[in-house]
Amino acid sequence: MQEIILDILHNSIMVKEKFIKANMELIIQGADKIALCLASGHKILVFGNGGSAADAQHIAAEFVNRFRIERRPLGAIALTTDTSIITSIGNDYGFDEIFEKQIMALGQKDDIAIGISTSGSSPNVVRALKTAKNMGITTLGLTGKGGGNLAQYSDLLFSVDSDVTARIQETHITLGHIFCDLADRILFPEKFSA
Ligand SMILES: O=C(CO)[C@@H](O)[C@H](O)[C@H](O)[C@H](O)COP(=O)(O)O
Ligand SMILES: [Zn+2]
Repeated sequence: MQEIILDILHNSIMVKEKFIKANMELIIQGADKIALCLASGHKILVFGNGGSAADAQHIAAEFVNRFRIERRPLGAIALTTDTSIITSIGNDYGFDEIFEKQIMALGQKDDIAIGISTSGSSPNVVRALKTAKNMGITTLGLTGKGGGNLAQYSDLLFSVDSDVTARIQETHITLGHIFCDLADRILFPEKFSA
C-alpha cells in the first residue's frame, strides 16, 4: 500500500512539473489574457464535468471572493451550478447543450471561456467552447494528452501530458491557482510590493 501511495504522489509531482516547465510562456500568456479581460470589466465563464465541474467552481470562487490578497471581487461564473438551468436544458434539448446555451445567454465578446475536459472529448464542453469562439470570446482549453476535439476550438490549449484523469485534474487545479496568483499580481501590483 505504501508503495502505491508513494507512486501516486511521485506521478502527480512529475506530471505537474513536466507540464509547468514545458508551458511556462503559454501559462503567462493565459494569465495575461485573464488579467486583461478582468481589468476591462469582462468575465470568465468556466465549465467541465465531474471533477472538472468541481474545479470550475473552485476557480470561479477564487476570482469572485478572493485568492491570497485583499482586493475587489473579480467576475467569474461556473456554468455547473444552477440545477434548474442544467436540468431544463438537459431535459428539453440534451446534455450536450447544458454549457453551450449558458454561453449563448451570458457570454459577451472579450469574455474568456475556460473549458475543462481531461479527455478533450466531452461533447458539452466541446460544443460550448466552439460556440464561445464563434461569439468572439477568448477560449482556453484545459485538457489531457493531445487535447482531443477541444484542441481545435481553444485559442490557448493547456494539454497535460498524461492519460490518467486524476493526474490531469491535479495539474488543472494547480494551473487554476497559478492563473489566480498571476492575475492578482498583474492587476494589483501595489499589493505585492515590499
Ligand atoms: O473526477 C473524476 C475522475 O477523477 C470524474 O468525476 C470525471 O471528472 C468524470 O468522469 C468526467 O465525466 C470526465 O470527463 P472529461 O474530463 O473526459 O471531460
Ligand atoms: Zn476525480
